[in-house]
Amino acid sequence: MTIQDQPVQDATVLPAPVQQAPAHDGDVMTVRGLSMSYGAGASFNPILAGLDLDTAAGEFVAIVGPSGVGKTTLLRCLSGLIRPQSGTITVSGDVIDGPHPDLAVVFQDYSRSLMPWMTTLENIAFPLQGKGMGKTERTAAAEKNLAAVGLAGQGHKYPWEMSGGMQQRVAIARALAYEAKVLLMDEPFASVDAQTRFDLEDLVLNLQQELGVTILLVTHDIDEALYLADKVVVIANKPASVVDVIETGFGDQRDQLETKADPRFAEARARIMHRLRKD
Ligand SMILES: Nc1ncnc2c1ncn2[C@@H]1O[C@H](COP(=O)(O)OP(=O)(O)OP(=O)(O)O)[C@@H](O)[C@H]1O
Repeated sequence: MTIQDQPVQDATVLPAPVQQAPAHDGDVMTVRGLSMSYGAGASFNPILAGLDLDTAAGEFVAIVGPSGVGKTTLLRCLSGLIRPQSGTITVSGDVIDGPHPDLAVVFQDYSRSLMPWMTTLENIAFPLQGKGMGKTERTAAAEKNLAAVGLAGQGHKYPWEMSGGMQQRVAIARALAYEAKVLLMDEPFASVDAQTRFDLEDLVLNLQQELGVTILLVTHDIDEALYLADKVVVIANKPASVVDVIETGFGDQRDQLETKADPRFAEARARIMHRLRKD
């Protein structure tokens, strides 16, 4: 389910967790004791309870968990689109209680997040109006980021004239152009074919390493999480919380074949699968 699909509902308050870890220096985003549920009374549905998460500046964090565990719900809370019942989310030291200029979101469904009546360049430039940038500056930023995702000179095309992979590149360029400190990505590669998915993964990995942007990616794909992230956070149970955190340690030079053939990759995958089976 994508973020924009979901209507916000009222919910009952869950108790705050007893213990909360202190935030660390250098964290750009911290989550403490996050609890979120949908519905009330007979339809009360607790999703997240007492969830803590730390994301350091420049870190690539992947959040994995079984289908329906609450990954998208977590991302909606982090992006300020819904307010949790309890707990605190901070970005750059600010408590999140709505959309924040340091956050940009890339959704799975590019066909719904790009505006079909605008050209690619206009789609990327549009949100920059909110930053008070003039037209020339907006267009220059859009062109620069279109080139960064490998689509230089394609700005005149409409989204519907492009393949799914190209459209998702445009959505990524739009998020980058916004120069948010933290990019929140909800299953961004789930709607494209396998080869395009690998290409987009490598593109995002390279951009992240070049630009030093902090990324929080939600995915149900364990291999994708291990390949891309510095840190994989496993969430499980109902209501869900963090059950494991794995520092991947594969370094900057990753390769779709070699990294995935590394024995440490198989070991980490087995650990996550075991965690998910157990919980
Ligand atoms: N707006 C909503 N109102 C009521 N229930 C909701 C809403 N959004 C999600 N849910 C429920 O919350 C639970 C968690 O959904 P969520 O989409 O966050 O899980 P997910 O881990 O992202 O799932 P998937 O991997 O299948 O996309 C599900 O049971 C879902 O039906």
